[in-house]
Amino acid sequence: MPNPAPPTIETHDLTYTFPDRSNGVSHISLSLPPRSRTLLIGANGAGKTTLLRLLAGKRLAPRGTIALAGVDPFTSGLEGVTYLGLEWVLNAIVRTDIGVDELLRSVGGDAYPERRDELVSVLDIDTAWRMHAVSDGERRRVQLAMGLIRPWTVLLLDEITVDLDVWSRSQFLGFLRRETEARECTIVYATHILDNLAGWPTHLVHMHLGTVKEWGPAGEMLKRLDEEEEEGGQVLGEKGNSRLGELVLRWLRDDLQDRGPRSQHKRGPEGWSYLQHGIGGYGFEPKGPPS
Ligand SMILES: Nc1ncnc2c1ncn2[C@@H]1O[C@H](COP(=O)(O)OP(=O)(O)OP(=O)(O)O)[C@@H](O)[C@H]1O
Repeated sequence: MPNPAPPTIETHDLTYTFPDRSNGVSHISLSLPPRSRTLLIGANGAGKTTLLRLLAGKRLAPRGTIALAGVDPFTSGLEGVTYLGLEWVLNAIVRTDIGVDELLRSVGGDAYPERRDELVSVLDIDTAWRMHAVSDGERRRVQLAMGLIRPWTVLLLDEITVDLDVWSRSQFLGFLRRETEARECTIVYATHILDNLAGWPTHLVHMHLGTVKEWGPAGEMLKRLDEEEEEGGQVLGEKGNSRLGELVLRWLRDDLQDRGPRSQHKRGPEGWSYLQHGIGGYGFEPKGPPS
């Protein structure tokens, strides 16, 4: 039997503290295999963007805590890593009077004509558009095509599909799935929008207060939800939620109960601390961060 391929994304006890000494992420150890599609799940402020930016090399992680395709990206470079997040979305060029063809060419479209044409088709882009005269969702589609033309080994997506209509987003997710099936590449995607994601993720990572509370193959986590519900746990959402939607609702409800109201705590270099007054009045039992 050949050895299994090494994980594409590995973190070892990754901890990051912001320059103002507040806690970014704490003790994160993950191992995501090649061709996996991971969803980062967590409430606002859970640390998803911080983790993605660390993986993307936008923030400097302690040496030896991150390995992408087996190498430390900070000593060996970040070739093949594409990060699409807020600063990329806000790039001013896509609001100027420039044509789509020209933009796609500027990011290597001519070097990858097949990928360019597939993305134009999947994202339903009119290459005659002028970028100052398109809608937000149309602009976002062009940006996605620009970001994805060059083949990547690791794709880090910080929710950038909010402006897409439901059909375009489902086509886009299908494209990403086909990528991981056709070649050795790996995706980590932070999102709050679970539409059309049932069956998409191979792995789930549940973040809370800068830590990873649980992670693993999506199938196993959803199976556990089924078992818990069979044992009498209630269904939280409206009927018709996907199992993934139910699982995420449950996680976020528990996280809120763990954390307590925002106004009652603050996060410092040692993690979260709770102020002394008033928490009980909200009916929460603050437990502090998970160990
Ligand atoms: N530059 C910074 N300096 C200090 N604290 C920061 C900084 N950037 C983010 N934070 C804090 O770190 C925590 C995690 O933020 P992060 O953006 O990673 O959360 P998130 O899970 O991506 O949230 P959302 O779902 O709202 O995008 C938040 O409490 C935030 O206030």
